[in-house]
Parts: sequence; C-alpha cells; structure tokens
Amino acid sequence: MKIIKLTTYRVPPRWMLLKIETDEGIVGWGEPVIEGRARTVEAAVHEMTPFLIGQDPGRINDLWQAMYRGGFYRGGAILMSAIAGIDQALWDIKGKLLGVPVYDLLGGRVRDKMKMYSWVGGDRPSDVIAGIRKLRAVGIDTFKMNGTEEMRMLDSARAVDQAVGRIAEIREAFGNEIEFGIDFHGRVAAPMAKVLLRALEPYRPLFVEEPVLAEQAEYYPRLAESTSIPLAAGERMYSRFEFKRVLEQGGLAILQPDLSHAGGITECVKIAAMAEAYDVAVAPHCPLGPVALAACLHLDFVSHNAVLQEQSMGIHYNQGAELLDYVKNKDDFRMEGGYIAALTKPGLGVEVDEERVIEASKNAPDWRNPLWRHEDGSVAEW
Ligand SMILES: O=C(O)[C@H](O)[C@@H](O)[C@@H](O)[C@H](O)CO
Ligand SMILES: [Mg+2]
Repeated sequence: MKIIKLTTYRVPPRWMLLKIETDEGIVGWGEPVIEGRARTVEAAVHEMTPFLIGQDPGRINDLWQAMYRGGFYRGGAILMSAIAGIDQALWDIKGKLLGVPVYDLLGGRVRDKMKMYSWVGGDRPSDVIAGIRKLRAVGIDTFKMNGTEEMRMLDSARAVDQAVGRIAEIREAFGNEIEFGIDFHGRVAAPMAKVLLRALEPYRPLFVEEPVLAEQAEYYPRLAESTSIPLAAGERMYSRFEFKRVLEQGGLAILQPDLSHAGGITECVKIAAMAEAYDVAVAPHCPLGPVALAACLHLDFVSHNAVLQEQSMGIHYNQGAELLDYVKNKDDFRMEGGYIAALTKPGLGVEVDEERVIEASKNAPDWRNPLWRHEDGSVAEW
C-alpha cells in the first residue's frame, strides 16, 4: 500500500482535518492543528507531503522517526502538531486495513469506559454555577473552568478573593457531589501561584492546571511542595523529551499531552507509559474536534494511568461548529453518566462527513486567541 495524497481542510470553529489517501482506496483522517496557527501547521503538513507520497502508511514508527529526526530543527508546537495529525491518520489507515480499532492494535482495552469532563464558564469564568447545573442534568459530574480573569504578576488580595470566591460558591452550591479542575491557563505568574493555590486549598479542587506557564516548569516541584492540590500540565509540551524533564523533576500529578500537538498517538502512548513509571496520571488535553478526541480515546483505553478525558462539547471556543458536526457516526460517541464509551469501529472509529467538511472549509475563520492587556496597558496572559 502507498500514500498517494494528503488534503487539509481548515474548518470552523478553529480546527483542521487531514485526509490521507492510499492507492488501495483506504483513507485515514487526522486533526493536525494548533489553535490560532492552523495555516502554519497546514504549511508544515504540506512541507512533509513530498516525503510521504509513495511511502507505505503501515510503517508508522519509521515514518514518525523520519518526520521527527529527518528535520535538523525539530519539536515545538507547529512541527509536532503536523506530525500528530499525520500520525493519527496513519493509525486510522492501519486499523481500517486490519479491520480493528486502534486500541486493539495497541494491546486491547484496559477499561470499559472513560471518565470525561466538560468545560463551564468562558474565557473569563462566568455563570459557572448555571453551567454546572445544566450539565449535571445530563449526568456530567466533573467539570473544568478558568480560575481567573487577567491576573497581574503581583495582584491584589481583592483579585485573589474574587477568584477564590467563585470556587467557594461552587462548593457551597454542590458540596462534594461534583468534582472540578481549575485551569490557571498560564495566566498566573510564579509570585501569585503559591498565593492562589494556598487560598484554594479548603475547596479541594480535583487539580489545578497550568499553575504557571510551561516555560516556568521549574516551579512545578516548588509549588507542589506548597499545596496538596494535584498539579496538572502538558498541553504546551510537545514530545517525550519535554515531558521527561517534568517527570524527572517531579511536581506534576497529572500530565495533559494533547494528541494533536504532541506527536500523535505514537508519541503520546509513550508519554503515558513514561508517566505511569513515575505514578503520574494522564488526562489528555482536547478542546478540539472529533478526530483529536478519537485519538485521545484510543490512548485512554490502553493506558492504565489515564484518569480523565477533556472533550469540547459545549466549550466556549466552539462557535460556528460543535464537536460532532462533521461526523456521520454521532451515535458512536456514547457519553453517559459522565463517561464516554470506546469507539469500536476499525481505525480511529470516526466516520468523517467529508461533504460537510468541504462545505465548511469554504469559509473557515482564521481563529486567533484574544490579546489581553492589563489596566496599565501591558500585555496580559490570556
Ligand atoms: O484546557 C484547555 O482546554 C486549554 O487550556 C484551552 O483553553 C486552550 O488550549 C485553548 O484551546 C487555546 O486556544
Ligand atoms: Mg488548559
């Protein structure tokens, strides 16, 4: 079998889908994208295309190594997202060829269903209580929200009280009937991270995510010493070689690799295995589309230390398209009682509605994250 064509489709809300065609008619789908840099990742995918045309799609490991090591300059958000989407599509092809779901190619399922969570509140945490109430009505009991609005490097007791007050209200309203993670989203600088973590202790969040920016990873062990709250990060780390450092230094209780940013299934399964050796959990990051979620689920179903799966149903980013809008087999994404079932069809298990994708790609937005500024006019982390 040989790869004969790669086609990329940028589509609303901010995703990109990749179709890889073979000379035997089997087609694989991937989701190579970095939110806000879709065109850059698209260029990276097309730069890799001349190498991929004519290759055997079944040699996933070799193609991965060649795409990664074949470039003198390697790693990083763009290149690893391009490799990620190509890798996902190659696993999709192999599973379809052999007639089995990807998790069966990786040794079979370790669980029957996967715990998932939903976002509540928007860019600035708002109406969180109402959002939780609405989702609890459909059986969701685990949530995530942004922890703060703009947070200055050294901020006020008032700003801390506002952030903590929102969390106190949640515990007040729901007690321990629900669980929630708090995403600091990299908005909190090191001087404020310890202050906020300490103030949040009494409300026992399930985890705090990106307590500081990924480029401040050396703070993870120090912050972990100051709190009992499990710390999580990973959406802005892109390979085993980045994750090994945070595992070595300690501090993170949960790794959150993104299957569309960190080299795909091939790389993230290795990251999950590394984490298990350190008794660190994995909770794949996935604010993206259905192919990215499917790739996450195949990792979840073969990883003992997979604990939670993010999915983007109802997320504040999904303006213009919802999680399953481009999928024919919507019923295969069975979410019930806060769990999501395995996708059992061959390959990734996603039947992409290509007609719908082509139509939507005709007016794909160039989504960008907002540029925030503090009151004094300086740039604020979004
Ligand atoms: O946890 C999450 O989902 C992420 O922090 C998410 O908010 C960002 O990755 C966003 O997609 C970037 O554009
Ligand atoms: Mg996050």
